[in-house]
Amino acid sequence: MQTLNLMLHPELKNDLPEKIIQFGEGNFLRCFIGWMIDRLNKKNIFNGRIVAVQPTPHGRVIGKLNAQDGLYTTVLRGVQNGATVNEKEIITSVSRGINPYTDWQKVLKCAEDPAIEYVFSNTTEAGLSYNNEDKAEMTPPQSFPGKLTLYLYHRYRYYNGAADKGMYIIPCELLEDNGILLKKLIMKYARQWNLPASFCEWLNEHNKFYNTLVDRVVSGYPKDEAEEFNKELGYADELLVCGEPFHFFAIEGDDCLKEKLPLQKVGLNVAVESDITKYRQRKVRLLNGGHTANVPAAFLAGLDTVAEMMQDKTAGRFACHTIREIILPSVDMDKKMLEDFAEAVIERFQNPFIKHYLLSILLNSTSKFKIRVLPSLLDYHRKFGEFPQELLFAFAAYIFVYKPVRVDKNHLYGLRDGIEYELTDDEENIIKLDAAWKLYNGTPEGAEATAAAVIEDVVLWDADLAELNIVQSVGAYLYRLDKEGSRSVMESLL
Ligand SMILES: NC(=O)c1ccc[n+]([C@@H]2O[C@H](COP(=O)([O-])OP(=O)(O)OC[C@H]3O[C@@H](n4cnc5c(N)ncnc54)[C@H](O)[C@@H]3O)[C@@H](O)[C@H]2O)c1
Ligand SMILES: O=P(O)(O)OC[C@@H](O)[C@@H](O)[C@H](O)[C@H](O)CO
Repeated sequence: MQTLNLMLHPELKNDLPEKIIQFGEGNFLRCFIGWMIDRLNKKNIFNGRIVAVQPTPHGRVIGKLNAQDGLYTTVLRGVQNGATVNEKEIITSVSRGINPYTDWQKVLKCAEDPAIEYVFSNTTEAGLSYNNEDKAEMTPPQSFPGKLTLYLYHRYRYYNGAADKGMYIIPCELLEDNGILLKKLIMKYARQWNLPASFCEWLNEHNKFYNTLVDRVVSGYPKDEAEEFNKELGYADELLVCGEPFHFFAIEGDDCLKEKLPLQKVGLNVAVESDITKYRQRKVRLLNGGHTANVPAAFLAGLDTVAEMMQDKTAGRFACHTIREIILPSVDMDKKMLEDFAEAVIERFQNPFIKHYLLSILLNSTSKFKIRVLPSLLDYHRKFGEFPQELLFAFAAYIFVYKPVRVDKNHLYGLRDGIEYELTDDEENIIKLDAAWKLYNGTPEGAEATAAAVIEDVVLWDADLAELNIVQSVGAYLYRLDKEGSRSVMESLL
């Protein structure tokens, strides 16, 4: 089978100028930003391409991307407004990839290109952070903000701080106020590295940092179906990426960006508004919270993907009930907007074509529970004067998946039906969960001690949860999870 590249498909060649530098080359960016820019180009609107930079030394995408001349296939499958969508497309919006660890000068050369005005990124939440060991002399610094600081500093020097050479910087990491955060990190590097004050002024006055919220379920390379895809497409594509048709991109911005990057003009579901808080809140609480509140219990019940969870008589009903009846009413926002979004989320979770593995959603569950579920538990109590049993159970199910048979640094190994599974989380969190489980001796009192050790840890939750008096209830669910199993407890709550 031949590999996808321009030799195989010479008609796909284009010479559009590079206009975007993108830090990240992962599945999500390829199926979201790459796909959107491709949409614009195909309508003759933006007419520019993306240079993708690998964010860490361990990348495996850039080599493949260049071997495929920047081409890759997106497969969008699902049910939208009652109709089945199955869209396969070759994306031609990426010109090339750069490994900055071997070709840092090529990255800096992009900073000299006046046509490259946009920065996009998605380096996971972990990537949008400060690294004390980064130095201005490194080629390149380890962190993404460190790399971007040197990139912008090079542009600033090359153009002598020209006002019209600032950049539009649009990070897509799923963190609140990601644009503001990225700017702060760059400013911190500039100070730490003693870069001139005039550079900071140029950054402030002539560069725009945008806060964003991205939404599309992207399941990545379809390893179980690769053979079938190759046959159907007539080529092998190691970068093929599967996702759902639904997409939503909220950018906290102004009309200037709408005009420069007219994503809405080609029918993309994009909102450029002065405040995107409501979009973020509804997504984090209902969709991401809908995952994090339900996935541990479904996983413990023996299920493996979100679609399986939704199809399951007990877990599916429990997930819908938790989203509609517990999470939704806890959020203070326009009810109709929330209801429409909740129904859309349920339909998206039911997508039979997407294999979204519960284990991949379980990655870093501690911080996800804190940000995505805990606010619903607290707000529900504030509004209705009681804690919802479903979320107390979800708290217990999160603790229960961390019941270790062994741990190894940031990995914890649990046992389900006699088979080991692996969870990844911050090493400090793993140490705490491991220590908490050492208190469990198979009794209700032991389960309560385990629950107390987790719930009353102020550092884990950035809050003192001891005063809520939920330890007894969560401990009781923990005990029942051990003795009865997840399915039985879910059924009793329905
Ligand atoms: N897949 C989805 O459905 C989806 C949807 C919306 C948002 N996201 C977010 O996108 C992120 C990436 O998801 P993906 O599916 O593209 O995964 P992926 O594994 O395909 O890509 C991960 C990317 O992040 C980079 N990265 C990983 N750790 C890093 C670190 N410590 N510092 C810098 N860069 C780092 C990798 O090099 C790679 O470019 C996730 O954090 C997720 O929250 C994913
Ligand atoms: O990607 P994560 O690991 O941050 O969270 C898991 C899912 O909740 C997430 O991937 C959603 O499917 C996605 O955020 C939808 O836009």
